[in-house]
Amino acid sequence: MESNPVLLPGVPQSLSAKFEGSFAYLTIRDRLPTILTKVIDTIHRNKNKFFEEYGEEGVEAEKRAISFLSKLRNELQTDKPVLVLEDAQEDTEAWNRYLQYQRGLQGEHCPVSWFKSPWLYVECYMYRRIQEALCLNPPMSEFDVFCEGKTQSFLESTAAITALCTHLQQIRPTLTHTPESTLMDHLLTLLQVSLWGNKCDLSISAGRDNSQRVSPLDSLSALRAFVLLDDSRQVWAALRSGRDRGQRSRVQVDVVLDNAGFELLTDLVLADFLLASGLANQVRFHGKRFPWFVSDVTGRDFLWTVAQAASSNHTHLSACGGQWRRYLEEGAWSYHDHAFWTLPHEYCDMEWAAPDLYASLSSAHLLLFKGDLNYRKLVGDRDWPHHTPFSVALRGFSPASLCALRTLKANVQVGLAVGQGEGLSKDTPTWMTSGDYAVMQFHSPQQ
Ligand SMILES: O=P(O)(O)OC[C@H]1O[C@](O)(CO)[C@@H](O)[C@@H]1O
Ligand SMILES: [Mn+2]
Repeated sequence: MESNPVLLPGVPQSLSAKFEGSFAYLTIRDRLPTILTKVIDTIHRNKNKFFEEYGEEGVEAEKRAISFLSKLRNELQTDKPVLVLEDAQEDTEAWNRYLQYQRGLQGEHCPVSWFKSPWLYVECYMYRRIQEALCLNPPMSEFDVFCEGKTQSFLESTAAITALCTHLQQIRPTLTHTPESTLMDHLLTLLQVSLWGNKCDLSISAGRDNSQRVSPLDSLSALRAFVLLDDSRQVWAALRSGRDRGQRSRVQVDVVLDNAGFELLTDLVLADFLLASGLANQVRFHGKRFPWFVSDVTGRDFLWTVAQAASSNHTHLSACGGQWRRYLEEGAWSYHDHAFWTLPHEYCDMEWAAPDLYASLSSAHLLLFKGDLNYRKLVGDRDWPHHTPFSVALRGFSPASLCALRTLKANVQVGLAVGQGEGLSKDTPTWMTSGDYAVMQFHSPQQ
């Protein structure tokens, strides 16, 4: 007999591969094994590098990691129970406690297995197990299995990146004396660029090339119709009220980053604009502590991207890169990577699971959450009716005013008008998973 997970009243169940044919099911059946196969292949292709750096010990580590990951892929494909982590990292205990919690939810008759558990949990768990494979084989623990793809995604987007930096350099000198309405237009433009930058993740394409080749600025008007919710003027209002008070206090914007490559560039340009225009005087970026969801930004990606821009031959790109370096040196920009971002929690858990992070986010004037996974965590990756208010789906997560900038790549979406989601499902059945639609969804603690 299968027991049902415990549900809080009014909270819908988690998306899961147990719903055969669902996007979660297809992701776990098809996309995740493909990602694991690519990871195995990448490690194998780097065999010589491990040998050169660590001799026989490196080769042995490579073999053990490959065997670990092949076993992991088999566990996934045969729907085996999820195993406890056996490495000794700072988050190992938290992951194992979370597994206990899932066991409690599933009940003793239903194992916590790949196809029967919440999709959000098992998908995060796969990336943590990849990390375990490396941590258990020390010469490899710093190896980023997704580095090549992230680097390639940046390099293949060069034309789009230079177009964007040229735009910023052109408007930069005007920003201190430009009329309010023009400043707002610039902000709305760069928010849209950052939004659509999220189309370029490498998880949805299971690692296949997904870079931006044309100038993002030229496509914005054609993309307008695909923005289902546009709260960007509320972002403007929040920043303006901050700036008015900022004459006496600090206006801090936190960007919870998603993907490296083109998307990160769009975020850096937006953050640069916020400082150059005086709309903010501090930006804090939040990234991941270890490689995550194929293309997510780690500290190394962040610094590499800034350095890459600074050393470019292109005048405007190198000017931007130089400016970003100065922001980092002066502390106007900073990078943070709390362990919570690579745990499987819904963000409504943050206040008790990572009270220090919650308190730190509360000091921000505005939080920007980039991407699909952040959205899934914000609303708990649950089967909400589409007209559920965003504030309800956040379930108490409200450290500061926040805006989610997300292209839709998972079948969860809240905050739509009654009937809107159903209408879209009728006309365009893949609207929630194709990455063609997007939202800029705002919430303030006062709401
Ligand atoms: O980089 P993002 O925008 O968080 O997207 C991650 C992707 O990975 C997925 O988890 C699918 O594997 C989807 O949620 C999403 O398509
Ligand atoms: Mn991502």
